[in-house]
Formats: sequence, structure tokens, C-alpha cells
Amino acid sequence: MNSLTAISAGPETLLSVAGLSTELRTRKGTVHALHNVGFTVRPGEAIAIVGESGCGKSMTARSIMRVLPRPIDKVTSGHVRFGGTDLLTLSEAAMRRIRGARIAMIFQDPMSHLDPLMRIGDQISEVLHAHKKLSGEVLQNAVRDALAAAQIPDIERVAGSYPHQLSGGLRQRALIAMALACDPQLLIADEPTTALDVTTQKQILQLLRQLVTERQMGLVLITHDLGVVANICDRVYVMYAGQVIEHADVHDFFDRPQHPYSQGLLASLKSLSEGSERLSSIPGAVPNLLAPPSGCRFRARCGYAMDICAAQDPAQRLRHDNHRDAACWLVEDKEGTNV
Ligand SMILES: Nc1ncnc2c1ncn2[C@@H]1O[C@H](COP(=O)(O)OP(=O)(O)OP(=O)(O)O)[C@@H](O)[C@H]1O
Repeated sequence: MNSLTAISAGPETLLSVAGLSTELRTRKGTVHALHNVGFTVRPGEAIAIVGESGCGKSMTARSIMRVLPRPIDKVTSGHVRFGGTDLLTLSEAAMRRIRGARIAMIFQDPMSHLDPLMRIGDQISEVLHAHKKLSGEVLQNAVRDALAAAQIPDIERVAGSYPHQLSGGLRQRALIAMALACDPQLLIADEPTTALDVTTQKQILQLLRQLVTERQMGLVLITHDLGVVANICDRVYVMYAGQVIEHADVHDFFDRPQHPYSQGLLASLKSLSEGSERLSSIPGAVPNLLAPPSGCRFRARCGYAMDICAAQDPAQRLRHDNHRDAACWLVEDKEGTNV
């Protein structure tokens, strides 16, 4: 890790990721899925990781949780500090104790993460028994508490139901209840509302924000939907082609995005909300990560590309410990760290 990517992991930091790189060795070659990714999450803070499909959002979550897909081989390097420990150095047994207990995850499709053959109450009991060794009445009360925390209206009915007997919104709440059961310090939510109708989406997002504030939990929200970010997140990290290319406070980001890619993402959001006939989207496609381009990875799609963009990668100088920063040669460097 070079000094520019170092993260100041103060006592207030819950998760600090630095220099995170992940390669997947597949039959087609090595996919450079993540390169030098860094961000921090504090207790009681919701951060968003945004970007188009394929930019590395899910891979970031999977690298942190150490649940990568199974190509031929995979390599992750960097640091993932959580509660004073680098998760990348833990044994698989130690990591299992953290997953689901201290760091929980929820996903877009609850059906593929709930057991179709088990009642919801039994699935939550299983998690609580495995991690907290609860049993008897204490266990039953803890299951009810978890369902209540996810604001499930008819607790007894839902606890006794199988996943297929519930609506999409209730299934997502059941998954949230399971995630909350052990009172995690950090929740990673990967596109948690994408499959839901607009009203249910809003309710689930409000619930997540409330939980972050009330429990002082950290939230990493992964989404391609900037509208979702504006409503519940404190800070935004934009990813492009496996790299973080901008990060900022949510208000600064929406007021004044600095990276041309972020400006393009916001322009598409605006044209959508204004009901424009033509959706403004960024021309071109995300580069193939089997052979990432040299220099700035966005330059082929950028209207402002200059000679330096082909020669040097501006992401190398992005500082995660700055209040805000963008990996773009157009952005003036107030810290004097330009190379
Ligand atoms: N099993 C896999 N084998 C090979 N490459 C993969 C695999 N899974 C993901 N990738 C590659 O890793 C890169 C990052 O993918 P990732 O799933 O993190 O993107 P994403 O931003 O989460 O996209 P989406 O919003 O579509 O989920 C992409 O180039 C993708 O093609």
C-alpha cells in the first residue's frame, strides 16, 4: 500500500478498508476486479457505494466478508480493519464468528438467502443459537425482538411462515430481522430494495436509516440508484472499473460532483426524475477488467480527456483521508499532493 492510500483509522472508525485489491483467476484470464479500493465507516454512519453494473460494488462487499465467487483462484490484498483486527488475516473459523454476528449482510433477493424449507422464526432461532448460544424462552423472546426491530407487523404469523408465504417486502424485512438478530455493529446491504415496489422501497430504506441512528450501527449501502443514496446516506463513494474514483459528503456530492463520471451519473438521475423523453446516459461501456486500460480507466468515455489521462492513473493520488476527493486530473489538488 502506498502512503497516499493510507487511511486514518481513528477510534471513531468502525471499518477501514485500504489498498483493497482483488483478482479472480478465471479460465479466460485474470479479472482485476478491484484495485486499491479504500473507504471508512464510522458508528452511526451510512455510506453508499455507487456505480454502474460491473464496477466492483458487490466484489468489494464480498472481499470484505471473504465470500468471493469461485473462479479457479482468487487473491485479495490490502487491509480491512474492523474492531482492531485485519479481517484479511483471520482464520476462516474466526471469520465465521464475525459473519452474521458482528457484520451482517442483506441482499437484493431475499429468496436466495432464506431457506425455503424452514419457517422464518426457526431460521432466526438458528442464527441466534449458533452465534449467541441462546435457547428456550430467552431464544424465543430474542426472535420476537429481532422481528419487531425489523418492524414486522404480525410477528407470530411471520415467524410461523415459510418464505414463499410472504410478500417481497416482508421477506426483505425477515432477512433484515435475521441480520439484526445478533445486534451487528456493521450492516452491508447489497441492492436491498431493487426488487421491491416504490412504496416498500421507501419503507425499507427508512427502516435502515432508523436502525443506523438508533443502534449506532454502521451501514454500507451498495446501489446503482443515486435516488436511494440521497435519502439515507451520509457519505458517498463512487466506483468505476474496480476503483473508487470519488468520495464526498452526500450534500457536497449532489451539489457539486467533481469527477466527470459522477457528473454523468447525476445527469442520468436528473433526466429520469424530470421525465425527460430521452434518458441521458454516459455513452460507452465499462472497460473489460480482464485487461484494464492504462491511465484513467474512464478516459475513453470522458469528454474532457487530456494527454495525462492516458499516461498516468489519477486514482493513484486519491486520498481517502481527505474530506472529499476525486481521481481526476481536472480536479485541483488543494492538499498539494499532485504528482
Ligand atoms: N464469478 C465471477 N467470475 C469472473 N468475473 C467476475 C465474477 N463475478 C464478478 N466478476 C467481475 O468482477 C467485476 C466486478 O463485478 P461486481 O459484481 O462487483 O460488479 P457490481 O458493481 O456489483 O455490478 P452489479 O451492480 O451488476 O452487481 C466485473 O468486471 C465482473 O465481470
